[in-house]
Amino acid sequence: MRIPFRKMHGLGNDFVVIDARETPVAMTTRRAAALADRRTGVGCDQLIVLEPSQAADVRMRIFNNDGGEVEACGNASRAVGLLLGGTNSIETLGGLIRSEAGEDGVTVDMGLPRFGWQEIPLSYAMDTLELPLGWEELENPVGVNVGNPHAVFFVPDADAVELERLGPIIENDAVFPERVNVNVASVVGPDHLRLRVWERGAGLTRACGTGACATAVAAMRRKLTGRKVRVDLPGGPLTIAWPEGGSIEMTGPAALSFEGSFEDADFPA
Ligand SMILES: N[C@H](CCC[C@H](N)C(=O)O)C(=O)O
Repeated sequence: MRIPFRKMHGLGNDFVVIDARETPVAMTTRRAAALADRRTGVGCDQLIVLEPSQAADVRMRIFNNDGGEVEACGNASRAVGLLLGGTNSIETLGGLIRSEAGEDGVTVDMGLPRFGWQEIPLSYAMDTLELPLGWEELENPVGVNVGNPHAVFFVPDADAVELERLGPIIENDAVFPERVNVNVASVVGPDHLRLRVWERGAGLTRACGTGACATAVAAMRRKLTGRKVRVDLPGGPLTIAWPEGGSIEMTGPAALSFEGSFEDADFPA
């Protein structure tokens, strides 16, 4: 039996989206990793499975390239928002989010950021506004959870950091019991950031929506920017707004690349 999918992306962060709302599709770490594998599978940064939800218009399950199921994916939330059209509530492991498809892209209410050390989470109590940690030139990040865990490092030049070498070291450090997404950012202007991300379970990606949210919130907490910022990622810009005490709002593009299908038996669950 063939299972249809849509290949989509948000600023080059790409997804295989399976709509399992009508017909259930079994998904396991093994099957997700095989489908996400660019050498032998369809290939993507994250695999997205849409399922019926009791709490929202749709349930969005997110599997990283390594097959691990995670709580949030900002770029995929916009892709699903585009797919569904209009305004939708989306249930994720990281909480309930809301998408609104508009003329100039898709806006997603990503919910409230969390800053408690156990909410990041971290292995022991620390000041999450300036973690007393360092890996070579990457020091004292901000810890923030935007559904998923992020460490945000502010550096003079994000492009000069050897993120492909330092990223996996930090991602897998025991201080992050659920591993972590590693963000390296520079302040370009009063409301303008440059960001590169080593993603937990996916590595270097062209863009990371939750990374842009985490980095914008971290910059605002450190009073480096105003409450609405442009975040330039390698794949393009996102706009992030975070009103005092409110939820994070992310706006940016999403696109359908092509439609395809895979043979169920070729990817055992
Ligand atoms: N690697 C992330 C999930 C995908 C995040 C990224 N693709 C985004 O757009 O937010 C994690 O393990 O939490």
